[in-house]
Amino acid sequence: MLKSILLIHTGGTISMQIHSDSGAVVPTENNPLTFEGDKLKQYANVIEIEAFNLPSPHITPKEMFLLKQIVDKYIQEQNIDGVVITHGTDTLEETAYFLDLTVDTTIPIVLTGAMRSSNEIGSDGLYNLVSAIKVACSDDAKNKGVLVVLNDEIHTAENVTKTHASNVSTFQSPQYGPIGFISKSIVHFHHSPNHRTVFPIQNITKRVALFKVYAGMEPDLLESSIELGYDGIVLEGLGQGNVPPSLVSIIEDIIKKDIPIVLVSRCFNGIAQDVYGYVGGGKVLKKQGVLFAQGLNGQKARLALLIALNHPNPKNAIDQIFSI
Ligand SMILES: NC(=O)C[C@H](N)C(=O)O
Repeated sequence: MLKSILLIHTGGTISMQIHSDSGAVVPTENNPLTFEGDKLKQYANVIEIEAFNLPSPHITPKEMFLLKQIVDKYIQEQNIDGVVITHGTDTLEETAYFLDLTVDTTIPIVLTGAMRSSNEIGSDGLYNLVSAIKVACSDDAKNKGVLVVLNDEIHTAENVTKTHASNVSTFQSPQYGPIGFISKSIVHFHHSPNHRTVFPIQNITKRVALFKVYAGMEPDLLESSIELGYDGIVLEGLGQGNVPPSLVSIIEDIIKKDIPIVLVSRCFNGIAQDVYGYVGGGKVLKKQGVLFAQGLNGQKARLALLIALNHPNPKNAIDQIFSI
């Protein structure tokens, strides 16, 4: 029997077309994906809705939270077996991780997108959408958290990131790799993600700033983020998790104000850790109370801190998420 899949469109290149005169890739009045129903019905009973039609640089945590609410509502009220979300690729990993941290379900939730719009030669949108539906229908995709499917690969929301500005194989999971693949006839998982924790939140009111640390960085940007009222800060630090000496005293001041600072590495691979004992080194930062994220990239650590701060018990949530 065919499974019931909730298909939610949110916009992005997968829902766009290239304009014949200007050559610009733009959203269209009617989402081209909504005309593909006939091609999808051989794979699943698809319940299709358009949550919004936004290029993904326009997506904010508010839209992510709205999506969470839509998914929660359908899971509670309808007998669905899986969810597929089409999304622009620029912030796809962020929405995927937001849902991974906030939606409490064992049914598959799969995000997909495209690098080429719907009327371009070699368009990958419909192909990726069919792959995502196949994965959402797979029993093996249950209880694996939110997944990202593009270019025949299955990635976890936690590890996947966009690595190339234009190539169709842009989505990769640095140091971990995909957890499965899709071929003509099968959906195959060769790894399983570790246990995940879900954090129920009721709204998003806090603000978290993200800074990439660089050689010679001065403390003024961090100072102003506190004056501007940010509730938390994520630093993409150097190497294994270090910052220039110029930032040490502002970091101390911020932590004294009870504003959490999370440190990740700005390196593409590896994990920020408390290794170095020199001024600005991770060992010293950890003693000062800086939190370390377990291999998350900056944009995901920012979402994790945002969700923790919006949790009814932020201290507890922070302890659980940033526990190394
Ligand atoms: N390939 C894409 O979807 C990129 C587009 N700028 C978006 O994220 O909406």
